[in-house]
Amino acid sequence: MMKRAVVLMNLGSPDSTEVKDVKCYLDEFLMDERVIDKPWLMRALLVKGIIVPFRAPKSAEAYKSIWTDQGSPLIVISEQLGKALDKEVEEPVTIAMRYGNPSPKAAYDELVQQNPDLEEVILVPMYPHYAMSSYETAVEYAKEQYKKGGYAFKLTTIKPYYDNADYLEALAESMRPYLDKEYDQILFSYHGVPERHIYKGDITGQHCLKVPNCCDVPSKAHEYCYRHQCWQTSKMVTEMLGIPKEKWGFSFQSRLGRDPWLQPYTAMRFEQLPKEGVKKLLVVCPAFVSDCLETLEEIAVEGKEIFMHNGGESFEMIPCLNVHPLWVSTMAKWIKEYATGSKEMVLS
Ligand SMILES: C=CC1=C(C)c2cc3[nH]c(cc4nc(cc5[nH]c(cc1n2)c(C)c5CCC(=O)O)C(CCC(=O)O)=C4C)c(C)c3C=C
Ligand SMILES: [Fe+2]
Ligand SMILES: [Fe+2]
Repeated sequence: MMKRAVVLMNLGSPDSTEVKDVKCYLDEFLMDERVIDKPWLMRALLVKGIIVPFRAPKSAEAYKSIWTDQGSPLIVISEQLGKALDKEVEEPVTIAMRYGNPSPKAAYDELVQQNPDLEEVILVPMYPHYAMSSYETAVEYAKEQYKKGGYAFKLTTIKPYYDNADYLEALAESMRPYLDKEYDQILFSYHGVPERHIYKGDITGQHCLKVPNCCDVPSKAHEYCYRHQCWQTSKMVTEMLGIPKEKWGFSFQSRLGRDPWLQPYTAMRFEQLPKEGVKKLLVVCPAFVSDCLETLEEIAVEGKEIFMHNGGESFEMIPCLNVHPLWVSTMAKWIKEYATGSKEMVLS
């Protein structure tokens, strides 16, 4: 049998909540040309001269409010997921981050040290949807470090799984207990991206955000369209759960800067919903599979405050898949299927 290992690939967190570590993390994150896609000089002036100095102290405070004794929730949950999966599959499992630590190189070196005859690493991105600033940057960075390291093993990547039946069933199962309680609406809030990223990713050059109802009109562009993929996840999971159209909404969070991002903006919906009669709100954030700053602080704390302040009566955030047993067994199933010859989940 082939000697394989698994790397769970996430975006990463600062090393600590100290402003200097947050600055270093934000600098690495925002100097990534797949995140801020401006010419280098303009990006450097914007990031190093304006965004990082102003944002770092605020972000550090936000991180302090969610930090655990073991560290950042995103890293801690990724580690827990790695350990849980490790128990379910024969292959050793470890984690790697796009920004900060542990790097893909550290993950590869650890795996090769454990098994110098390693033949293949299966990279599992912790992002179900294809976005230049999440899935693509994480995968391309892992590939770059793989090539630089001259490793003897083969690197294989799991493709975006936003419409995969097993993933959707795990997401639906994680949501079910929350749907038993009374609620007026469930809002699907996805991490936003600039509209420019959607135009750039449109391989047809004439579909995304150009054709009316673009995300529902079949197109080759959808293979790389983040908005279409988020829309599909919401549509498919609400169908599975029997949630009628009028009981769910769709929005995008975490906008940074003044450029137009995908709309509607989540923060704006939190202000408007109570005025539209939605007083009891559930929120789910499927762009992330592990809870992080953007869910635990931006949605569960800041978002709740906005909603309640504007007349809301109850607000509950459904946790991300994290270490849900069905999510762990779903990932284990994908690994086992691949190891026994199925190519369905694999990209390259
Ligand atoms: C132009 C800015 C950004 C784009 C585009 C962007 C896309 C994007 N991000 C995620 C997932 C995460 N982002 C996280 C934090 C975060 N994101 C940005 C900016 C952009 N993200 C910043 C500046 C930060 C840092 C925190 C802050 O100051 O707000 C995180 C959380 C990490 C953590 O440590 O908990 C995640 C996860 C996706 C999925 C995405 C595009 C689809
Ligand atoms: Fe982000
Ligand atoms: Fe679209």
